[in-house]
Amino acid sequence: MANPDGAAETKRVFRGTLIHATREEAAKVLEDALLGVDADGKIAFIGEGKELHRLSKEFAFSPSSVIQLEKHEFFMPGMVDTHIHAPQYSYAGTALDMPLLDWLNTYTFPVESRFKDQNFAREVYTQVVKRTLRNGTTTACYFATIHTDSSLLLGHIADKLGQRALVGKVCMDRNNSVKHYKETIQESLEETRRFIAELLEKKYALVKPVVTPRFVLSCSSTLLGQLGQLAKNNNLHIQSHISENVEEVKIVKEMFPDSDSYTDVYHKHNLLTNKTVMAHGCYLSDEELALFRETGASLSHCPNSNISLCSGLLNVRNVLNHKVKLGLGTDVAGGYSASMLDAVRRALDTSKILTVQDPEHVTLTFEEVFRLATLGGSQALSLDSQIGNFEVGKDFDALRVNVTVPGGPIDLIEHDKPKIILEKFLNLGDDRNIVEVYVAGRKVVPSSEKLLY
Ligand SMILES: O=c1[nH]c(=O)c2nc[nH]c2[nH]1
Ligand SMILES: [Zn+2]
Repeated sequence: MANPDGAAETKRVFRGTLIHATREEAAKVLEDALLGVDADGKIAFIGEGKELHRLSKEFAFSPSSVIQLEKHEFFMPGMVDTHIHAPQYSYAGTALDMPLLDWLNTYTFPVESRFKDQNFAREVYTQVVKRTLRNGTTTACYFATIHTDSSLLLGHIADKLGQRALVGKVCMDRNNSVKHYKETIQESLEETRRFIAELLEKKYALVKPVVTPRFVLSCSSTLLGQLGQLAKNNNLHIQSHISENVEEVKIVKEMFPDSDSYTDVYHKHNLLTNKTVMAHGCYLSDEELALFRETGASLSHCPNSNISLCSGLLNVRNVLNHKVKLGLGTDVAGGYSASMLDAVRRALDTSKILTVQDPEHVTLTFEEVFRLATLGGSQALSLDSQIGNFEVGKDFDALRVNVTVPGGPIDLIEHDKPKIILEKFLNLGDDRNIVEVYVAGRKVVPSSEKLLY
């Protein structure tokens, strides 16, 4: 099936409803659409059902090979989790009874220190990648731990199971609560360089490293500066946390009295770039948001974690008004759910709470939050030239959703329109409704992949 213009051959063609976000429309519906995926996993064409004859000639496929979606099915872009801690999946759903700094010392650091053990890491990392894929996370931006080899293992597992991922070996040279869970500056830099070099050497198509200073309180100024330089010299992604909790913000101010703000601390260490994603940002001022906008850095909104650890409420409307890139994050395990559908619901809840507090606040719509979970996330990770919505030339990262799956959580009463079906899925659906998941054209759910080490 060679293509007339020499492009990759058409591998799969689907016909049915597509729902995706564009710059102009938060949830655009295309009914009776045709979507072709080429052998490289890219979207080769998007057309209308009535163009079947012409498209089948132009893209050299047989009309009888077209895969027809069922009546209550649709394709949506895969969801992008812009902030998740893979090792913390081991205690997800527990330990939510303390504010951030106590929570880190009491639960998080002791658990993360166990990931020196690669057998433990393999077990947990396999679970978290499988679970998130099954729940529709086609791209994840992961924090691992300070352990280089276990962090490399997370990259290997994501690659094997077919998830697109940014993986960060955590850097921290300050921590007084758990004895062995910190590095010297030299170890942190050497191991980060080794992690980046070894991960890149694997030449995984979809898995890349991300420079990961944990947050200002866990890193010396020297380490922050060197990591900023390292990211700059190698044009790498950067991730960290910012302005999540009042106590944290206060301590940062005391540590850096000469900096204008928390954001300024990262900026002065070269850590705010257009490939930076910062989690939380609940307490950022308008001036700080302006600095995000100027540098092209983005925010990951993690509403479950913000509520579960009583950290704060991010005003997403204000962030969007400042034209700062923003995606959603589960922030497992400060957030108790690994599902991006939960992040969608908690983002809507948070926005509604802000409206209760201030009736002038313009509540986010479900369509806007759908955009944040897909296109917004891809923009936040600077991957929007490759993923985020259905555009010719982008990778086919997609969820086949069936809202009437037998035994599923949704009842349809009448002939609901696609927008209503999307709204029901976002508010009521779960992994039973996500009948297939594709990443770069590869069907990863259901998967026959067996993990061999
Ligand atoms: O929600 C959070 N989870 C973490 O693991 C963390 N580390 C620093 N700051 C953090 N916030
Ligand atoms: Zn986090």
